[in-house]
Amino acid sequence: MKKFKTESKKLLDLMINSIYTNKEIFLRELISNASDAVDKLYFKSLTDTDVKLSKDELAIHVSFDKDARTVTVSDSGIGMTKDELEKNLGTIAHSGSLEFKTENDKAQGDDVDIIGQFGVGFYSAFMVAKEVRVVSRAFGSDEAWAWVSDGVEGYTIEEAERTTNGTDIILTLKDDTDEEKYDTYLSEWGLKSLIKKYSNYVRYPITMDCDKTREKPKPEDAGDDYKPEFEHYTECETINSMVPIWKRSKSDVTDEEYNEFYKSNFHDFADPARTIKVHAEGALTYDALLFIPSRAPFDLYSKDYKKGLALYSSNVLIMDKCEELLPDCFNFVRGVVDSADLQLNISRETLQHNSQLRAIANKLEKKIKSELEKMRDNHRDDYEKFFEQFGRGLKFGIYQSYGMQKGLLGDLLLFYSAKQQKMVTFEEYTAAMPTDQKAIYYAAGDSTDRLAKLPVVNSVLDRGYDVLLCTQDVDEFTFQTMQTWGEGESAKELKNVASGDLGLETEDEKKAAEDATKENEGLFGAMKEALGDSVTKVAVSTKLATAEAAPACITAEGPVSLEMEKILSQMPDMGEAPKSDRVLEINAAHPVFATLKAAQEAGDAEKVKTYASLLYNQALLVEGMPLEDPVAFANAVASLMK
Ligand SMILES: Nc1ncnc2c1ncn2[C@@H]1O[C@H](COP(=O)(O)OP(=O)(O)OP(=O)(O)O)[C@@H](O)[C@H]1O
Repeated sequence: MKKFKTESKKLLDLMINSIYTNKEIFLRELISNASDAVDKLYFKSLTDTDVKLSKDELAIHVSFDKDARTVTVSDSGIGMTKDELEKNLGTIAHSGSLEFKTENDKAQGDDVDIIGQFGVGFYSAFMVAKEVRVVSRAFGSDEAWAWVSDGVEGYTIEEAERTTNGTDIILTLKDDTDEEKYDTYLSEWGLKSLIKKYSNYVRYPITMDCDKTREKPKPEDAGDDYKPEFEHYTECETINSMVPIWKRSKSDVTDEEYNEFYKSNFHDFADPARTIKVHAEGALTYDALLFIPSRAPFDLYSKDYKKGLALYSSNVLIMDKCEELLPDCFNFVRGVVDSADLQLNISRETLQHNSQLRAIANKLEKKIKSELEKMRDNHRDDYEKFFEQFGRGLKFGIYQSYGMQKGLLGDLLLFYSAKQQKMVTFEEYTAAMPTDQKAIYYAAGDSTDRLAKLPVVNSVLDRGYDVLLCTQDVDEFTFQTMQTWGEGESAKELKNVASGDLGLETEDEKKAAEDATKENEGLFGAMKEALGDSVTKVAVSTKLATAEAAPACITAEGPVSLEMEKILSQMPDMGEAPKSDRVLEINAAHPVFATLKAAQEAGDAEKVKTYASLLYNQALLVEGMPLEDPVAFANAVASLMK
């Protein structure tokens, strides 16, 4: 027996136990080797006229024997001589494929796509096998050799039988343990699903003898009571689909094919809303096929959701979900990226250079954005449907990036316009603004119906200015992060109509309100005292200034708005949620104000106290805010009715 060199032994141990995190990839590695071997023979046929070969002869066959506990991967490729078996499999980290690639680099062209490069993949077989037997016959040779090893001490090479050129890799699987069941590799289903998962787009057919059932022919003398009989038979089936759909030119693929690919690969039952195909050449050549789903997966907004695109290199799956390829804000996009140029690390589970991924990710981000813009501008109904499903994530993207994504995402947002009664973009809102309007106004709350009735909203609408009615919890946070919309001089501040100073009133109006507040200092002081810490002050409103408007409203001064306070207080891990600084604004033109004044003048402190509380609670109700003491409020109303 030839022994592995000591370094090799250590390396082998490392290989089997540390490099790969996932045992099942052994099949991917063996199939990739088989594909390389077939590729090399095909290449020979292109360059050597003596080699007569038809493409149909090039195939990879996978089989298993449950009783003998073996899995076999056979190929009709170039095979290995005795020397090559020794050199390629006896030396860990010697890659015959890399040598081949280097030697034939220029001549290879598009027809050959060698996968191997590190010279270690083969040994992953020892993660699942207690013995590996490689029977190989080199092309053009009339002898076959077998290399056999248990993956611990060393290997033997002996003469063997094989009628044609090619290689059989025969794995005798390890015995099952409590943690590890190798039995899954001894089933048609188990092997088929691994082939489909990792090697579906290997360019040569991967065949398996599959178990089938069929109805036996009906005997001619069968009577009326004949019951159909069935029999088992095996049929050699091609398991992989070979040509990756993303490598086919867009004009050759129908929408149905794209949709089917999407649904079967990304487990959705609905067609995607959009399909994006990218082919890039240059410093990094790659293909990408992306899908914008038509509905959000149920777990999109949960912690368990994992974003990412499938990453292929030379048609072999490297990673199911490569996170780096997608920004968080476009986490809903599904799809694949394939590039032969990626520098993989040895386990093929990650890449050596993230800059390559970043370059692709940047390009894809732009592509996704421009596709969404196209949809927004040309197919508004589709876009609104899309936005209903995924808009929340876009808004969250701005908030989460501390506003850095404002440029990327801001113009993709839609909000309900109170004036136009439909969803509008910031662009559309500002385009429809009267020339004297200085800010973009919004109101945040539970429903657009409710918001549309708010006194503060109506006071802004009455001035001829539109108000965006925002009903998602993330809206207000997004607005606060954005602060403004637009560039340079034309940038407009985003203002919550329920915040203190909207800057809408004229200097005269402001002054009149201030004077009225001062004049009624005594009354407002008493009201403030009655309300305690619930409000920071009571003052005359500039927003509510007609007898028809509401008698009072609550606004918030400072960074925390009423709606934010409500949302924050509902968050589970929030602890003591920050509070807004509430101001009770009184409509000085409303008859209730006259009543209050009269009570104050008459020295009826009890009435002032009750009315202050009634006005405050009433304003809370209108805002959709919870009452601090609903029972006391109900009692106060009831006592007025007595
Ligand atoms: N089925 C096969 N037919 C012919 N040669 C093979 C076959 N399997 C392996 N070899 C040879 O053995 C070498 C070592 O294989 P191994 O899988 O360890 O590395 P690799 O494929 O070159 O690189 P990687 O680690 O990137 O997969 C290959 O480079 C190839 O020359």
